[in-house]
Amino acid sequence: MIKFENVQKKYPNGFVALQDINLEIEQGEFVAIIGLSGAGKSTLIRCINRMHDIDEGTLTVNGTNVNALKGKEIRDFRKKIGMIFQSFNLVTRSTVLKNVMISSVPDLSWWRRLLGIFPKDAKIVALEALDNVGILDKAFTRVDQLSGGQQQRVALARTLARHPEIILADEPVASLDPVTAKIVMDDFKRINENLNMSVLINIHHVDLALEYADRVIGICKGKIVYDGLASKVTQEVLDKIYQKHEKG
Ligand SMILES: Nc1ncnc2c1ncn2[C@@H]1O[C@H](COP(=O)(O)OP(=O)(O)OP(=O)(O)O)[C@@H](O)[C@H]1O
Repeated sequence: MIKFENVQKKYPNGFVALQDINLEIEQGEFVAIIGLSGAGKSTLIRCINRMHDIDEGTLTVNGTNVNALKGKEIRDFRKKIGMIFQSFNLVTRSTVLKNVMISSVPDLSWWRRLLGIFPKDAKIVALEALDNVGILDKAFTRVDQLSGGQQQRVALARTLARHPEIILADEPVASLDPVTAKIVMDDFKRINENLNMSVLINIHHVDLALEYADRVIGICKGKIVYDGLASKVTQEVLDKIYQKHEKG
């Protein structure tokens, strides 16, 4: 369970990006986080894997107090949380398989990494992950020969190969066309349902959020203004979430 209790996040310049956040997200939930640009969506998910520190309140993930972690504890903790970005973050001149394997054996020595010598079980795990996102046939293709949608699926496979409990995705389909975006969202949904991984997605496409997520969290100016079933999101709720910032 991911639990926020009265969490506040203030950036070093004094800007308060999150205020009084209270949330409980159970293992296996599929949650979409929506809100205007600058509302605090990225900040919220980046606090969960300690890319950002919080200033007030408590944030726990499966009982671990995230802000109390130090050094190696943070690195070990992050192994349980996959992070997907809009920009894929792949090594484009390497093959798909190598990109996925590098992630599944993060402690591999530098010379094995350089020579591309990976343990056999890492290869099996990587191939399984590629199969899970439907691009097993691309395993030996160089990443720069793939479309954006295929690259995002490689990024998802790379995350899956680490067997995380939680997947955080920051605008994962923002740069994809509508058809490809749905294919990638289907992958997230399948992984969520079949592997019981929690999925938290920041997303600008409200239609996709409502179609795929079970639960929607609406953020406006750093505060949660809606937290409930996707099926209960009305136009009134959307107006509240997407109210213009200057309205105060
Ligand atoms: N390092 C920083 N220092 C100061 N303010 C920041 C910093 N990073 C983000 N902010 C501010 O915090 C607020 C929330 O930013 P955040 O990136 O979480 O928004 P978002 O909802 O994810 O937006 P977008 O949809 O555009 O990605 C914004 O007003 C932003 O300008």
